[in-house]
Amino acid sequence: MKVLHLDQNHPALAEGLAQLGFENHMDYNSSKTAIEAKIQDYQGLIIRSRFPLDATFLQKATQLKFIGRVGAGLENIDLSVAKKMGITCFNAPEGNRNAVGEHALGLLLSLFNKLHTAHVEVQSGLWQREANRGLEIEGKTIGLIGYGNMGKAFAKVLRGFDCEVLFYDIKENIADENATQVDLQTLQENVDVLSLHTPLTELTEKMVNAEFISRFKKNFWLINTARGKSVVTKDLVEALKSGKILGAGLDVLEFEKSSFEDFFTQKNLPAEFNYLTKAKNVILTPHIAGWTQESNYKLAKTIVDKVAAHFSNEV
Ligand SMILES: O=C(O)[C@H](O)COP(=O)(O)O
Repeated sequence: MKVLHLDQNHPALAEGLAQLGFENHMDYNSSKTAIEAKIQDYQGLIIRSRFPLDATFLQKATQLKFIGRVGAGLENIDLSVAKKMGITCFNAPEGNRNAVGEHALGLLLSLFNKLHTAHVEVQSGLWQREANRGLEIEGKTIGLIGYGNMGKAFAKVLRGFDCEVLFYDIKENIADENATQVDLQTLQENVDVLSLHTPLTELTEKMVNAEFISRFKKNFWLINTARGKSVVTKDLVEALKSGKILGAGLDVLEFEKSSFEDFFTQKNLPAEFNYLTKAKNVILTPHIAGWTQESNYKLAKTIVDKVAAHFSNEV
């Protein structure tokens, strides 16, 4: 079987597929249209998030048997069309969940301890101690929305901080030693910190909007390492201005445009973005929560293992 790789990944991915008997072909640069023109020749496709695999694209992939999405989010693949065409889709949240959990913790620690601003102040000769008095995680209530791979990984790294971790998930009865499942209202009425760990779906798109924010009893901190489109940025900015949201650590932005086609460029950004880049209680990172040296390998290995399990004896 011939596999086309659309994004560069850890070499263990191509090596692992080769060992399973697949023939690897790399094309990291051709346009979507150019890939569409040749996709009918391939039985396997490896993609991160370079462009969406929509119905038009998939309908041309007449021989495709599998898609390996080297990452967690599957919103760039039209899964219902893939299913109808008998294409199996593998993602690999097991490969970058730990990275995301640690990054979420990093954002929270930085926000609470003002690391991002204190560092810049000291670099510029300012030695401000009282202004940089921090907060501790101990004793706080952290609320996670979404308790899959990423939410669980964040709860795991929060062990040892003596904080309470609550989570809300549409799936019921999830038992886990690191956190307590609650309904959304209970979460909104109790947390000091809200961290998002949901995929982008109809339910989660624009989930954090003015109405949602108003239901929180306390002023709270927001961490988003999930999807930018789950937060309405102008409502977030209003809440930051009013103090309802005390600060935000954002690895993902609503303005990553399609996220998958033309990564955001400054000239296309709406005005709210300027507020986020200047506010001292906001930390922005460029969608790197899942990008560690280690996750690069683990993502590759996860995809190889899933492909191997699926095709054992078939290749
Ligand atoms: O879904 C994921 O795993 C992360 O958002 C990273 O996705 P990427 O392939 O765009 O880096």
